[in-house]
Amino acid sequence: MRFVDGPVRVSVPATSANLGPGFDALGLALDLRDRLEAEVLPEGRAGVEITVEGEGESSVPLDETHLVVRAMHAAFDLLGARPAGLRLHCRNVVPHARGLGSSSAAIVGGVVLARALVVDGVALLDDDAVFALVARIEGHPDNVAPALFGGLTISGRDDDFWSASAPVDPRVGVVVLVPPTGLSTELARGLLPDRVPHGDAAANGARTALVVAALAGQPRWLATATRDYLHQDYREPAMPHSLALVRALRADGVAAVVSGAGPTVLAFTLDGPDGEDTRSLLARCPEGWAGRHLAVSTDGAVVG
Ligand SMILES: Nc1ncnc2c1ncn2[C@@H]1O[C@H](COP(=O)(O)OP(=O)(O)OP(=O)(O)O)[C@@H](O)[C@H]1O
Ligand SMILES: N[C@@H](CCO)C(=O)O
Repeated sequence: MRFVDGPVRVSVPATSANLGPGFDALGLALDLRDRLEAEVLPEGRAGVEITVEGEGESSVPLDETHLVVRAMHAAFDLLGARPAGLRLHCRNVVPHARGLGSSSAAIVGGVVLARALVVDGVALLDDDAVFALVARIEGHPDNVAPALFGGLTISGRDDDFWSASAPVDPRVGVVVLVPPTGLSTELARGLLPDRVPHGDAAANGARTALVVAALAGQPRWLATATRDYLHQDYREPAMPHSLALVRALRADGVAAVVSGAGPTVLAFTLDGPDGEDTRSLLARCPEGWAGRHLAVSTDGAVVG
């Protein structure tokens, strides 16, 4: 195995998981990208040299425990060898611990970077192998799948993780309303019950299928489709303001959900960044929160 000379660059999209009822299954890539650059250090220079600008610059570790580096090392181990020395530069815009897939972007970015640093890396580690690795590192597949493949993905796990892509009507975009403080996915998952009523599971099953049909070209169903019975209400104690906002928007007929494990609120919109619906959703952004329109990203992780 040989490493390429010089730096390689990868960009990876933010993602929103669940989309209401599709807990741990549905994921959508959004047009907001972390940009990573890495190179193998020349012989004689060992260890990792990490610089971070933007999100996480004052909080993420700058050693081998950095999530991107951990993912790179996992990929190098599969590919055959770790380089002695690595330089990594991260320009991060995906907010951390807000439900917009920052950890998946870091993991997918790291694995795809490592593969790009190896001569013939794609032949040694194809996209299916990358997906298996990133899903294993993240522990659930719903964010890593769209971060890797782009667009809308439906993912799950039997013995192995699997993921299928589904079409998205080009009119569909989202408004995200991002609170100033985060919530770790681990904490939000700890609030979920071991068992749920059969009726709730059945209601969610129908709506998960309806989300896929609505996003594919029947957006009039989005508000009905995005109602969730399996996770959002259970998580209310950790994000009461987000749940209150989701309920208020839904009462007005808006297809609003908690994005991922929260606390960001996501609402679907069809009229683009400057449309009236988008403007009225942005006007509902609470003080101190950050609101923005994002297009769906048809691309996942991109090298170059
Ligand atoms: N680019 C990054 N570089 C290094 N560490 C990161 C990066 N992005 C995320 N992390 C780590 O992952 C944590 C956030 O992961 P977490 O799973 O809690 O939330 P999320 O991925 O932003 O949201 P969600 O999974 O709900 O979409 C951060 O606090 C940080 O420790
Ligand atoms: N499906 C996951 C997404 C966040 O990583 C959850 O809701 O916990």
